Parts: sequence; structure tokens; C-alpha cells
Amino acid sequence: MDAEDEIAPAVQSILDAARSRADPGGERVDIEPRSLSDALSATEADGRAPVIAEVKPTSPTTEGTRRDDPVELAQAMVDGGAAALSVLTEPDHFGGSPEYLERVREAVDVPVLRKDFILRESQLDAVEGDVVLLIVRFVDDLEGLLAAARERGFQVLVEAHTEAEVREAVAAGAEFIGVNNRDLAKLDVDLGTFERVADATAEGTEDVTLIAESGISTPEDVRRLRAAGADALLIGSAIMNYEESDNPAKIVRSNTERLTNAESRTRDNERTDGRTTETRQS
Ligand SMILES: O=C(O)c1ccccc1NCC(=O)[C@H](O)[C@H](O)COP(=O)(O)O
Repeated sequence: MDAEDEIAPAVQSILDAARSRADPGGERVDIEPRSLSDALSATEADGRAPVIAEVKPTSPTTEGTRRDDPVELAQAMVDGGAAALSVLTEPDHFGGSPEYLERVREAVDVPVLRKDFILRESQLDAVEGDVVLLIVRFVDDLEGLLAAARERGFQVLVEAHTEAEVREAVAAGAEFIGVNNRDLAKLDVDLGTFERVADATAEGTEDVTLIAESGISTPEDVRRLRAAGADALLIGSAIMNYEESDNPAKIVRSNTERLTNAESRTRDNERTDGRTTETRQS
């Protein structure tokens, strides 16, 4: 898909900023990553839904900016049972920074995803993380960038929004594919996106870890997406929007613990769509 095809002005602005951001300079990173597969499997084995909890101070669809210490937030998310963390490093639209990621990764022992809009190889070297995000729609040479990320030791979460993008990600060799429920053309969120795309690509993604992204805010949402085939769930706003009377650990916990009794596991069992799969390891 053409990156400039139908895109929300806020997303165009994010892309423009990513294109004009100076290269980080310095050395090429060389990472010994914490395994995302192992972290997701361990949570699963513990009878909980694997949640990747996101530290996102603000976003184009959020009002205001949270000024909480990212390290305290991250620790609360891990205390709440997050299998892994995602940290925004995009500064201009999400209030993130590579330094936040560095501090968070030092403070926790779960894998940390660098959430940013990476368009070219040099941007991979801004900071060490365990996983980087590449968005199919925005990357010109997905295979090349995937290889460049892996050469540095990163695991890669390849983000898609449509069936065609998932197929592109699979063809490029992605092991982790995120299906974003947020349409970057309009910024609407529709959990049905994951359901439709996972169903349409069931044949072909058997060996892929599928992650449902965006718009997930209740244990019911988690159950619904797990039933549709999500191996893990990426949750940002629902945690970041916690009220003063609440806390992020409690919100993460509510989205994992309550699933213990749900009959929703997908990949290790016979799926409701009749697809039988094996336990995923990579
Ligand atoms: O979050 C946004 O408003 C946003 C706007 C434009 C492009 C990307 C955006 N978010 C990136 C993400 O992928 C989400 O932060 C992530 O999936 C978590 O979503 P949510 O739980 O809905 O915060």
C-alpha cells in the first residue's frame, strides 16, 4: 500500500517528523534481547493473558500529557502482570524519548518494545531495546529493514492493519505480527479489525505470533480478541488513562487475571474457527 494513500493529518505529521528527525549518530547498536516469545509463553503458562503494556505519555487521540515518571509507571505495569512493555520513543506527538526506554529497560526484566515510526536503518540505532516496531504501511523495504534490525539483535514486531499487509509481513518473514485496530487513515478504532484480519489470514499465519493492538480496554475486549486468535494484546490508553484513585498495576492485573477462567485460548487448542495449531515457540 502506498504510504501516502489516505492518511490522517496527525499521522502525516508523525511521518514528516520521522523523516526529518536527525539520525542518531553514534555506534550501531548490538543487542542481547530478552526473548519476547519466552515472556509471552511464561505468562500463558501461568494461566494469564499475555499483555504488552504501553508507556505512552500522550498521543494524537489523547487529551493532555501524563507527566508520571516512566520508570514508576513501567514498574507498576510489571507488578500488575505485564508480560512485556512497550515504550514510546517518538518525542513530537507521543511525548516519548529514547532516554525513557533506556531507563525503563534498566529498571525491569521483561522485554521492552521500542514504539516509534522507524523509516530508515540509521533510526534503529537511537537506543537499545528488545523489540522494534516496523509498520508495513510506512516502510519502503520491509525485508531489508527487518534484516537490518535482526542483524543488530532486535526482535521485530511488524504492524499491519489489513489482510494484504499481514500477507506482506508473512512474506517478509515476520515472526511477530501486530494487527492494529486503529485505522491510521481515520484514527478510528474497531476491534472487529483484528477479528476479520485474523480470520482471513488464519491460513498462512500458523507460525506467527499474532498480537492485537489498540482500543483494548476491558477484560471482555481481551476475551473477545483472544477468542479471535490473539496470542497477546498491546494495551496503552486504557492503562495510561488511569484515574488518581486507581493505579496502572490494577488495570493491567484486571486485563490479565480475569482471563484465567476464560475458555478463550486460541493457538494451543482447537480454535473456534476449526483451525488446529501447535504451541508457538520461536
Ligand atoms: O495512539 C494514537 O493515538 C495513535 C495515533 C496515530 C498513530 C498511532 C497511534 N498509536 C500507536 C499505537 O500503536 C498505540 O499506541 C498502541 O497500539 C496502543 O493503543 P491504545 O491501547 O489504543 O492506546
